[in-house]
Amino acid sequence: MFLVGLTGGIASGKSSVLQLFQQLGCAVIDVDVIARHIVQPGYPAHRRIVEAFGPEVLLENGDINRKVLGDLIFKQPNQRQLLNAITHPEICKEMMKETFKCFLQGRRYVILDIPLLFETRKLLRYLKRVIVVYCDRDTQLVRLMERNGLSLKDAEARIQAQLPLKDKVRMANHVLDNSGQWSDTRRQAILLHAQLERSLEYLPLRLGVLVGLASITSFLYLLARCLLPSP
Ligand SMILES: Nc1ncnc2c1ncn2[C@@H]1O[C@H](COP(=O)(O)OP(=O)(O)OP(=O)(O)O)[C@@H](O)[C@H]1O
Repeated sequence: MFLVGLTGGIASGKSSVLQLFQQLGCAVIDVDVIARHIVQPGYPAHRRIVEAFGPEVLLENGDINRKVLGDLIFKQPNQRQLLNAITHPEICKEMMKETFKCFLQGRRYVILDIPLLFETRKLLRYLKRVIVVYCDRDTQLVRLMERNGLSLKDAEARIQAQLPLKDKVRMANHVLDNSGQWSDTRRQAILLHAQLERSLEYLPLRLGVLVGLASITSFLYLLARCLLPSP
């Protein structure tokens, strides 16, 4: 199995493309879903967020108010570091669990949706390929304003806070251009899925695990023969 990172810019279409890969039968791990999961009431990250940021980041039902927390860390970068220090280790643990499950299912490749992959660079070394979901800046602005109900100024500020999408495109192995009609993006994704399925890059890990298991079994067999009395 090999890991493929999926990234892009804010509102460039990552979640939509991830859903599409899922519909095509591909194994996907959505970091956003994991990030929401680990901050639910009762989880260690939830308790630590309330300790660090105060009860004002809570909704009435005890859930984290993502909007309030999002605005807070957007305005104060040092608070963002604190939040990352709380959530990243928990997210990594969950991602490892999910990846291992995919390996046991015999998947050839898994797509991990990592919005800030190039900004944080932490997971880059584990990825064999990186897909960037691109869309031109004007389209990105319009989609962001419509989806989040933002003014032009606020939408521009959010785009500005990330690495330019053009730089991410340069670092990608594969680019899906989502500037146009959805049907066009879908066609590109189907071709890419077929290409990744055909790739033999899943073999080294699978063979490595099989050789490892065979070695352990042979060792246990020899050990048993030495220790058990012969008939
Ligand atoms: N090809 C397309 N044509 C029209 N609308 C689109 C297209 N692709 C995505 N959208 C819309 O653009 C918006 C942003 O898409 P999406 O939520 O998938 O982006 P994202 O990259 O996951 O965003 P974020 O990183 O902010 O979560 C959504 O409202 C989505 O429905």
